[in-house]
Amino acid sequence: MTLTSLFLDMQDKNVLIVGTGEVGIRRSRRFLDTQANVYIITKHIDPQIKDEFIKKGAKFYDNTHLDSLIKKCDLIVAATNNTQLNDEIAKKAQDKLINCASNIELSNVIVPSTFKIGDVTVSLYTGSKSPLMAKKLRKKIQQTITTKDILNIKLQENIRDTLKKTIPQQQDRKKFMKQITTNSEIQKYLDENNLQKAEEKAHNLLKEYK
Ligand SMILES: C[C@@]1(CC(=O)O)c2cc3[nH]c(cc4nc(cc5[nH]c(cc(n2)[C@H]1CCC(=O)O)[C@@](C)(CC(=O)O)[C@@H]5CCC(=O)O)C(CC(=O)O)=C4CCC(=O)O)c(CCC(=O)O)c3CC(=O)O
Ligand SMILES: NC(=O)C1=CN([C@@H]2O[C@H](COP(=O)(O)OP(=O)(O)OC[C@H]3O[C@@H](n4cnc5c(N)ncnc54)[C@H](O)[C@@H]3O)[C@@H](O)[C@H]2O)C=CC1
Repeated sequence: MTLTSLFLDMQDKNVLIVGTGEVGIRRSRRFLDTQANVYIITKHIDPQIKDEFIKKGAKFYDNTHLDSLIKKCDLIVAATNNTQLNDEIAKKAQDKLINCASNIELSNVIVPSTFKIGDVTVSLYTGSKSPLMAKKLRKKIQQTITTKDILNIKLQENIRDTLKKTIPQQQDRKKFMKQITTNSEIQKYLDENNLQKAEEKAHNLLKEYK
C-alpha cells in the first residue's frame, strides 16, 4: 500500500483539466468549488456549463497550450476519451500531481467518492476495483451520519475553546469531552435539536468540574 489519505487545500493552486466529458466536468466542478485556479483544455463543451465555469473563474484553452499548462499547473487531470493521449499527458506530468482518469498506473492522485455533511467530510476508495461500489457505499455511509452527530461536533467545537482556557492538562480535557458525549441530559437535548440547552448544560458541568 503506497497510498495515504490527505485533505489538500486547493485554494489558489493551479489545476489543469484536459477533456470536458462526464469525468472532466465532474473534476472541474470539484476543483472550482475549492477555489483553485482551474484551466480547462476542451474540444467541445455545453455552452451553459462553460458559462457556469467561467463565472466560477475557469479559463479555457485548446490543445496547443497543453505543454505550457502542464508546466504551469500543480495538479493535472487527464480525462479525454483518447486513452493514448491521457497516457501521454500523464507521462509528461509524472513530477506533478497527476490523475489519469483512464489509467490508474499512471496516477499518483486518486479522486475518491466524497460527501460532506455539516463539518464532516467522508472520502472513500475501493482500491480502483469498483467505482460503482464506491458510489453505493458513499450513500450507505451518508445515511448513518445523523443531525445529532453534527450537533455533537458543533457542541464540542464551542466547548473546546473554553476548555483550553480553563483546564490546563490535555488528558483532563479529553476526560471532560468524553463525559459530554455520554452525558444523558446533554444527549437528550441534542436529540431534541436543542444545541443551546446542551451548551448550557455542558458549561454548568464545566463549572462543577473546577
Ligand atoms: C481510479 C478511479 C479514477 C481516479 O481516481 O481518477 C476511477 C476509474 C474509473 N472509473 C470508471 C468508471 C466509472 N466511474 C464511476 C464513478 C466514479 N468513479 C470514481 C472514482 C474512480 N474511478 C477512481 C477509483 C475509485 C474507487 O475505486 O473507489 C468516483 C468514486 C469519484 C469521481 O469520479 O468523482 C465516481 C463515483 C462518485 C460518487 O457518486 O460517489 C462510474 C459510475 C457512474 O458513472 O455512475 C463508472 C461506470 C461503472 C464502471 O465502469 O465501473 C472507469 C472506466 C471503466 C471502463 O472503461 O470500463 C475508470 C477507469 C478504469 O477503470 O480504467
Ligand atoms: N475516473 C472515472 O471516474 C471515470 C473514468 N472514465 C475514463 O475517463 C475517460 C473520460 O471518460 P468520460 O468523461 O466519461 O468520456 P466522455 O466521452 O464523456 O468525454 C471525453 C471528452 O474528451 C474530449 N476529448 C477527446 N480528445 C480530446 C483532445 N485531444 N483534447 C481535448 N479534449 C478531448 C472529448 O471532446 C470529450 O468531451 C475515459 O477514458 C474513460 O474510460 C470513465 C468513467 C469514469
